[in-house]
Amino acid sequence: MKPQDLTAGLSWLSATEDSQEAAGGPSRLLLVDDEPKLLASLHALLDGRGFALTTASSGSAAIAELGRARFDLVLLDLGMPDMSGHDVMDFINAGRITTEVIVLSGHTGIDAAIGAINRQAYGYLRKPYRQDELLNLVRNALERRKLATENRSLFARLAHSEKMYRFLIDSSPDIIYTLDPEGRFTYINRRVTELLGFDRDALIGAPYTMLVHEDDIERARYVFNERRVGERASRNVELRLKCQDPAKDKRRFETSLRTISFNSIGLYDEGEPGAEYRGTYGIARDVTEKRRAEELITYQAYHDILTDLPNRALFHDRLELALAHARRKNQHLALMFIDLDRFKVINDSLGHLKGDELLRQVAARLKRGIRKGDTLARLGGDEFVVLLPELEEREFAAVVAEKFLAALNAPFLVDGAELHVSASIGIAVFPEDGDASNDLIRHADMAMYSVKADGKNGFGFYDRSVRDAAHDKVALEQELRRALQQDELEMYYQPQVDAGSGMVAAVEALMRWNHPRRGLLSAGEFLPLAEEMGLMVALSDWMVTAVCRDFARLRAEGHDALRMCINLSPTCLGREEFLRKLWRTMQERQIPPAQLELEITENICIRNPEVAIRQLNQLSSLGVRIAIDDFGTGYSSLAYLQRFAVDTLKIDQSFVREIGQQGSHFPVVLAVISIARGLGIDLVAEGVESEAQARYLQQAGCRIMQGYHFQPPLPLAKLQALLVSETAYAAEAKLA
Ligand SMILES: Nc1nc2c(ncn2[C@@H]2O[C@H](COP(=O)(O)O[C@H]3[C@@H](O)[C@H](n4cnc5c(=O)[nH]c(N)nc54)O[C@@H]3COP(=O)(O)O)[C@@H](O)[C@H]2O)c(=O)[nH]1
Repeated sequence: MKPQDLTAGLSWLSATEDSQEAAGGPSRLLLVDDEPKLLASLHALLDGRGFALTTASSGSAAIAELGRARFDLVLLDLGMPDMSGHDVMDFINAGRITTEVIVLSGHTGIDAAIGAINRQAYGYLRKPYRQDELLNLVRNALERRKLATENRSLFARLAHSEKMYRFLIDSSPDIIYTLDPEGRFTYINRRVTELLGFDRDALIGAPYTMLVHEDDIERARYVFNERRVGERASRNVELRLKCQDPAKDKRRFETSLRTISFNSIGLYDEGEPGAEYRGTYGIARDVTEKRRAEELITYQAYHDILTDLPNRALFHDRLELALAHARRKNQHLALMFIDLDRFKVINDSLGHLKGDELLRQVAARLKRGIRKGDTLARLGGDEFVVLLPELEEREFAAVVAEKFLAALNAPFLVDGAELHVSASIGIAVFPEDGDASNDLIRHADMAMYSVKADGKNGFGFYDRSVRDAAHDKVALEQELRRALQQDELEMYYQPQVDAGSGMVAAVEALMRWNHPRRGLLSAGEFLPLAEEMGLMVALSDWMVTAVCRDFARLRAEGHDALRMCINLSPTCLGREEFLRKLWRTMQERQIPPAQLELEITENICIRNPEVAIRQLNQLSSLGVRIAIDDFGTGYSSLAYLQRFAVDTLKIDQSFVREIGQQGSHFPVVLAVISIARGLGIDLVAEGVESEAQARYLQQAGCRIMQGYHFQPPLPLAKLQALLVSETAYAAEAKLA
C-alpha cells in the first residue's frame, strides 16, 4: 500500500487540527521504534516532562496512531522491518498532517539523512544520541510547531477578515474607490457596474475623467485629486457621472447621467499628510432619485400643476426681478390680468373635470401668444396673469391682449363638446400705473373688472375711469349697507303684456335703489355688488316682504288674476330658511301659490344643487310656478327642463335684440318657441324694444312680452294707475 492511499479518509485531520491545537493542553508526542529497549528508554527520557506520550513499535502502528490522533511531534526511527521511517514521513506529507518530525536513526550513511531532510524532517539525530541534545531538539521542534500553528491561525483570521471586508465593500450601496496620484482607478467595487453600467475591471487603470460629465470636470478635480485628510477632506461634493448601457456598444456613452455625492480623503504613506501622497480613496453615493424628488418638489412649489404654468409665487419672483431691471434701465413693463368670462357657470354645469380640461387648453392657447422672456402664470381658478418686460410702447400690450382674445375666440373642444369662451383683460403699465408689484397687480385687476362691467370679452388699461369706478365702488359698498336701514330700496314692477289683447298678464318685480345723490339705480347697478358683499340674503328677505305686501294690495284692489314674478338669487336658493320665509309670507298675505312665479337663472343651482332642486320641486308641488330666466344663454338650460316642473320659459333679451331686419330668421328664438310649444310651457319674450320685434315674436307664436316697447319697470303707484285704467278700458270695451 502506498503511503498516499493510507491517508485517504483522513482529510478531516488537517481541517480540524488547528482548532485542536488552539485548544491548548500538553504537547503530544508519538515515539516510534521497533527496538523495544530503545523505545522504552526514549519514553523514560521524555516521561514526566509535561508531554503526552504515545508509543508505536512499527511503521504501520505509527500510521495507525497518526490516523487516530493529532501529534505535535513524531520521534521516528528510520529502519523498521515493516515500513521505513521515510515511508511514514511520506504518509504524513501526503496526508498533509501537520506535525514536526525528528528522525532518530542508526544509519551512518548520508542518504538516510538527506531522505529525512527532503521529507521536511525538523531534525535528524544519529543513534546513540546525547540526551540533552535530544531534549533540546524536541523543545525547539515544539517551539517551531507552536509558532507555525499561531501563524497559520493568524493567516486564517486575516483571510477571513479580508473576505468579509471584500463582501461588505462589494455589497455596499455606495461606490468605493481608490485612485493613484495620477487619478487612475486602482480599485473600485462592484457597485459601479450596477449603478453606471461600467465593467469595473475595465476601469482599473483608467482615468476618473472618463466617468465625469464635461461640465463637472473642474469640480471633479477637487474631489478626485484630493490631498487633504481628516476634517479638511472634501465631503458631499455632487458630480454628474455618465452611464453606460452594458448591453450596448461599450465605446458609446449613454446620455443618461446620475448624480453622485462624493466624500474623499487623501492617501499618504503612514496615513499622515506631509508623507508621500499615494492617491485618493473615497465613497460615492447615488443621490439621483433624491435630487429628482427635490427638483420635483421645488418645481411644484413654483408651478401650477393643472396647466404647468408658473404659479403665483414664481410670478411674483419674476415680476420683482423685472421691476428691478426696468427701474435700473429706465424701461416700461406691462402686467395683464386675464379672467375668463362665465367660467364658473361652465365649470359648475359641465363638471370640474371638463372645467380643468378647458383651463388646460386655454393656458396652451395663451402660451402661444407670448414671446420668450414674457411670463404667463395662473394665479388660480380662471385667473391668469402675464408679464411683458421691456415694453417699448404702451400700445404693444394692447396688441398682445388682442392676440389673446383672438386666440380664445375659436371654440374649444372638450370631451366632444364645443365650448365658447371669452376673457376680460386688464392692463397696468410700469411706472405710470404703479411702482410696486402689488399695486400693478391690483390695478390690472381693477382694469379687468372694469372690462367685465362694460360687457366682458375685451381688454382695457388701468386709467382714470377705472380709478374713479373703483372709488365709486368703495363708496357704493358703504352706502348699500346703510340703504336697507334707511329705507332707500323700492320695488318696481314691469308688466308682461299679452300682445294680442294688450292687457297686462303678469308683472316682474325688480328692485330699485333710491340713491340720495345718484338718483334711481336699477338692480343691475347694485345687486352684483350686493352678491359680492354678502348682502343678498338680507336684500332678498326685504324683497319678499315688500313684494308680498304690494301684491296683496293689488289683489285687494281687484287685480286678482294678475301674476307676480320674482327673481331668486342663487345665494338664497338652497337656503331652507329663505324659502320657508317666502312660503310663510305668502300665506300671511293670502297669496295663492299659482299666482306667484319664481324666476331662476342657469346658475341658480350652483351653491347647493341638491337642496335647491328639492325645494323648487316642493314649491312647485304646492302650486308655485317656476320660470327659467335668460333661457338659451346657459349650458344647462335644457337640462333644467328635466329637473323641474317648469311652467314658463323667458326668451333672453340678447336673442330678442337680434330681431331687427324684416324677412330674416332668428333660429334661436324659433327654437325656444318650438321647445316651449312642444313641452306645453308658457313663453315670455324679454327686452322687447320695438314694434318689429313684437310683430316677429307674435308671428312666431310668442304672445306674452316684456320690454320698454310696452312698459318700463314701474313704481307701485304707476302700476296701480295702469291696472286701473286697463280695468276701466276693459269694462268699457265690454259695455260697447
Ligand atoms: N334676486 C333678485 N334679482 C333681481 C331683483 N331685481 C332685479 N333682479 C335682477 O337683476 C338683473 C338686472 O335687473 P334690472 O337692472 O332691473 O334690469 C331688468 C330690466 O330693467 C331690464 N329690462 C326690461 N325691459 C328691457 C328692455 O326692453 N330693454 C333692456 N335693455 N332692458 C330691459 O331687464 C332686466 C330684467 O331682466 P330679467 O330678470 O332677465 O327679466 C336682472 O337679471 C334681474 O332679474 C331682485 O329683487 N332680486
